[in-house]
Amino acid sequence: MMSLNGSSFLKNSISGVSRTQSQSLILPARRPMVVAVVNANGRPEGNVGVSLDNAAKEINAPVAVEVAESDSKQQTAIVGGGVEDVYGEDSATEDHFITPWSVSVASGYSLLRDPHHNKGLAFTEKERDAHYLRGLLPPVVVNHDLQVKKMMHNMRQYQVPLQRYQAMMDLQERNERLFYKLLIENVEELLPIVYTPTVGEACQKYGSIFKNPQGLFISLKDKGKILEILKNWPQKKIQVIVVTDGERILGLGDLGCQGMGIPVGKLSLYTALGGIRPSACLPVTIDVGTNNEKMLNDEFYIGLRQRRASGKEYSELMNEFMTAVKQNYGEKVLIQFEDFANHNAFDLLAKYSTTHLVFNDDIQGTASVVLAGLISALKLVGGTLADHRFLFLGAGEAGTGIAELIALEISKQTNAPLEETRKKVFLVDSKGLIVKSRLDSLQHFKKPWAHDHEPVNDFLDVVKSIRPTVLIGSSGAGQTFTKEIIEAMSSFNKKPIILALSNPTSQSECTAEQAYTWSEGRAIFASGSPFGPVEYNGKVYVSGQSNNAYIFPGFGLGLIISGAIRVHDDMLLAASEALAEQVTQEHFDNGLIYPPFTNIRKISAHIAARVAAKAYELGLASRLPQPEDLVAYAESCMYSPKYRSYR
Ligand SMILES: O=C([O-])CC(=O)C(=O)O
Ligand SMILES: [Mg+2]
Repeated sequence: MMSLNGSSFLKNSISGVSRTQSQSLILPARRPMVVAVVNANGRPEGNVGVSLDNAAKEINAPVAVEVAESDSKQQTAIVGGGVEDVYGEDSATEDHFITPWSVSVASGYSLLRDPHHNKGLAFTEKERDAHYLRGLLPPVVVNHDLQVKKMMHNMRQYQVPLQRYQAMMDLQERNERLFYKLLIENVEELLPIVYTPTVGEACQKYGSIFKNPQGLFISLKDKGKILEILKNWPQKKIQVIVVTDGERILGLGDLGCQGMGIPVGKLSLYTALGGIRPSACLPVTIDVGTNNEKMLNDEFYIGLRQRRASGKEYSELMNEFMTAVKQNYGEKVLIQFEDFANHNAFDLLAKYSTTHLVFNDDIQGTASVVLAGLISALKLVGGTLADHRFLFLGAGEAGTGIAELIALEISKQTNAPLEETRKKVFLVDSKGLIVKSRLDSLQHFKKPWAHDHEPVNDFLDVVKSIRPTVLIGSSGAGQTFTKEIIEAMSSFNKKPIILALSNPTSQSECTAEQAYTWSEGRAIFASGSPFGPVEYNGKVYVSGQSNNAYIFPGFGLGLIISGAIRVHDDMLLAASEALAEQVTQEHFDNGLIYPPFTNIRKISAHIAARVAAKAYELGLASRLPQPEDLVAYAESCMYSPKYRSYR
């Protein structure tokens, strides 16, 4: 297929006759006309060097849309002028099979059933006339704001969070712009519904509540066909993919194919919190089986009913996926790994970080959000990061990821080598404190944390021996910060910093109430899943949510607006600093180390700007020249859920 590439595009098409393998021209060409080749969704294909409207203005011509054929069997090839022939249409010959993509203007009943364009009762009188909607809607015309008000009113009628989740998913499938307006304007209230913790329960019950697929399912059965599967997705211009294999869904363990709720939830935050267009987001679940007996025996389970593939079979499928993604969407699509088990997460990140734009949210996103919380907590407890001692319960993706970023930041601040700064950080796993004598039996990602110390098994003994100023829970196991642990922390710290990161709420190391009560109101507390305000001794304590949702939407936006081709650790540090800067004195006065989510789009724009600036500084940005005001630019790039007017 031809792409809309500036002047060559105009030359080829101004006479109304295109040189592509077109099916037909939709509008009769009386005067010169701009013809665009569009995909199945009516969006221009390829690298749009000149917008359709601008091209039309240039030659004072109307715009027509031409439907191109595509060949799903062809491999990407370079055709004349260096234009990528992504779908192999140009190189197709008569003996190739062609997928006849078609495009049509939605109207009438199908318009009401199209979530991207449906406005429900907000269709104007004029639109109802022009688009064959008369009689299909009751007479009243309401505005977007009233629709939001009504939806929130309805939502609040449901007492059970999972019912609210289902109502939100139904809305997303009915009216996308209303869904996002609702979410953006009520983010504090709705985040715990479309995201953690409710999304965890939704995944556990996904088989029963599943209605419409909201992402791509790629299973072992699809080996050799992944490129074709990507082409089945209706949207062609993808900028962010969140992919899971469902093996470690939050702290809930292996939920197999039902982990799909996580990429769907994360991507709805990419749009609501980070402003990435919904059509540019692709949720993917790789199904290699599950070792969860409950799922395997559940008659409503939606995935492959077999035990997990591993080794060569696993890595070959992942490799086919990673290759197909780059082939289909190019170099600059961001692939976010989410909720993979430790044994795959580190390897996948290491393997693909040199060839793809990849980001592991559980390792890197969590690290960045925690570092931001610590930077701002210093304003409350004093000292520099180097003055503190950090102890982790849990030495998996989150634990070691955060530990490494802390050590990196201290190293940057003090010029001390990383090997030295790591010594301020101790980790505990299921076998006790990670120490030198355990080195040989440790998984590779734990080895840097094996310090000179006698072995200690009991966690309380570790706490008493290390005497940390900062205690971080990242093991996925709930209720592990007991009264004795918090009391010990409070006995040698005036203001102990306690982060209970495991999700969802049931897996939290302790509740906000326990942290404040057991520390007699002295803890600086934040948690991965949200807790409401707590009253202790007549004072109200509001805790923060130390969740990667603060980071990944803005981080991804920063990568996209700069056209970054690789993720670099310095971008994570930049994101942490940007987030920490958003905490005001008023927040500190309330004991908060994170800003509220209410202003998250503004926060995301700041994070995006800093990440983009770092990408430019490191020479990893491909969008040139660099915009002068990156914050303003990030804001201007954000998706707005406002309704558009239809002619
Ligand atoms: O999803 C969340 O709330 C945070 C996260 O990445 C996880 O717990 O795996
Ligand atoms: Mg996660």
